[in-house]
Amino acid sequence: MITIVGLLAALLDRAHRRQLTRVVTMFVATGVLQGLAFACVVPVLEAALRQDWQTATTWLGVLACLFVAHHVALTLGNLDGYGLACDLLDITLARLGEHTARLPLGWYDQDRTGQLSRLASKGATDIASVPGHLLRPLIAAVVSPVTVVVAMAFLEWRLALALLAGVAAVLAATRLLAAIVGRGEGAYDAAMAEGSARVVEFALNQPALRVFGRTVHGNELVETALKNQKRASKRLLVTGFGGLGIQLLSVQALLTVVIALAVHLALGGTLGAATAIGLLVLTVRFVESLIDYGELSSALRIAEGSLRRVLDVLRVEPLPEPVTPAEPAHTGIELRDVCFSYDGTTRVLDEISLLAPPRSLTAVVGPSGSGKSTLLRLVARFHDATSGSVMLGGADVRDLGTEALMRRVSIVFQDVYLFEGTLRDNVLMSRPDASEEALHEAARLARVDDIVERLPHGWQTRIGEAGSTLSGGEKQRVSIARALLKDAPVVLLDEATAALDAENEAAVQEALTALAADRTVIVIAHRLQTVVAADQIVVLDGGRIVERGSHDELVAHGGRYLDFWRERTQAEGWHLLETPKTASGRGTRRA
Ligand SMILES: Nc1ncnc2c1ncn2[C@@H]1O[C@H](COP(=O)(O)OP(=O)(O)OP(=O)(O)O)[C@@H](O)[C@H]1O
Repeated sequence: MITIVGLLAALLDRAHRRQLTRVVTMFVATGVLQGLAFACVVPVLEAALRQDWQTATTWLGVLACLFVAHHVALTLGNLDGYGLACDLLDITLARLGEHTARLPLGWYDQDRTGQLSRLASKGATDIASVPGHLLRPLIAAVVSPVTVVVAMAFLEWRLALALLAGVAAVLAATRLLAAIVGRGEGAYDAAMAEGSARVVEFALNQPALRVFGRTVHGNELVETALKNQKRASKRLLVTGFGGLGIQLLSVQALLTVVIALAVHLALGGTLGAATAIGLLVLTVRFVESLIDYGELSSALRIAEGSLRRVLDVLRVEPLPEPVTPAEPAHTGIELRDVCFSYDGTTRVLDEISLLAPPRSLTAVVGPSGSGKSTLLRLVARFHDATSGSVMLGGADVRDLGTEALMRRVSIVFQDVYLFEGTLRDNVLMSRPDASEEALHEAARLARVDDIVERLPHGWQTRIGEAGSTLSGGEKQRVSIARALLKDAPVVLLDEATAALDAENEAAVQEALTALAADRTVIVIAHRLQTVVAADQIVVLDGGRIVERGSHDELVAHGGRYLDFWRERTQAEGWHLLETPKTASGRGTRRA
């Protein structure tokens, strides 16, 4: 419990930390007052049985004062606790939002995005439940019995000692069980995450799976994941109930021992009947607190897990931003001796030096895994280079600052993200204040106007989740329209590898040509039209530049590029009549 208060404090600002301290103080006071009130039962009973009404009334007065004080502390603690819970929900979301907005884009892989969405929904609620619902009963469950034991030590030290020994045994059992159940919870979480991932994957890949006759019954991955999920959930139920049962049993055993001891002392004459009854009331209260603690500890573990995960995200270092951002002198890109590693050991890019002059087209080709996407990501500062420098207009991208860099760079990647909304909103996303003329011009150049005509409600058509009502080529055209509308001088482009129908292919090519005009373009090229139109081609292999030059030079050289060229020529059914120099790509298809 001390751990969770410490973790909460790490999430809060100074004012809310003070509020947390107040809440904890009030709840501790509540627990002490409650324990003292229970302890008062003993002298009240003793006096009543002696028929000493004056002493009994005095103790009843003390009891009444304790109840009032307890009620006041409880009300103040609850009010502050609920207030803190509401703020905590906002604070968690705001801190996650502010921090993740400053994290390198490379941090956002699929797992992290999923984790973030879970933290922002269920995780934030779990955390808010700590001051809202958990702290009060948990603190009471610890502080009240401690007070009872201390009070009992003054009244009957042997019973106090028995309770103390018993509580140590029960707490040890609770810790052990928490560790076992915690492992089960971890396995259950992992199985649930795996199960959801496999089902989503299964749903998204339906077309391919059906073509190969894979229904849900023939899909081992989904079946195994669901079976594992069921098994983990059963195991958790069994260990959870088993654990709770053992805990209740140990608490009942403690109660029995204390009752037996109290009866033994009473029969032996060392303990008066009234004191014995009073002490048994205290023991029952004590035991109830232990049971409460056991029942709440699972919710506490869940909240603690969420809190730790939020703090882990907040500990990820954002990319450093310059105090005074530099101004790029032009729109050329240069990489100087750039090395990069994702894991700190394996070099994915190795001593890359590359110059892409302003308004030039640089095509990057190379086998899968050679580092093409990583190179583009470094230019867009998804990550910082491990060594060497990436420059835009003569200024290191680290000195430009992320915002200034993003203003100057448009990115068109293969996995186009279209959000739930109208087609118009999706294109305007890159420049929400764009004029109607600018929007229509971008749409015309990217051939999005054809899509607008085809769709039932034109611009206002809602394109489904992840753009599911658009084809692959259409999605890329929307992405190109966004880039055109943004009108940034640098374009980073990952051409779609997926085969497009002839009409879409021509439309995408036209759109790309419009986008490349007058801009500095670095493109991961998959199409022959693009490579022949490039001012320079860079061939990557194993993170190194193994060849560079124009199309003619590289074909004449007869190395890796020639292999790439032959392979693509066969795939696209091309033969080369001329080697033109513009981005329009004038290789000719064989009739
Ligand atoms: N986020 C990441 N974390 C760790 N390793 C990564 C990450 N992204 C890529 N890699 C690794 O870096 C290497 C280069 O990957 P990259 O995606 O840049 O290659 P690529 O040439 O673009 O490949 P492809 O053509 O298949 O997209 C690969 O070995 C890949 O496994």
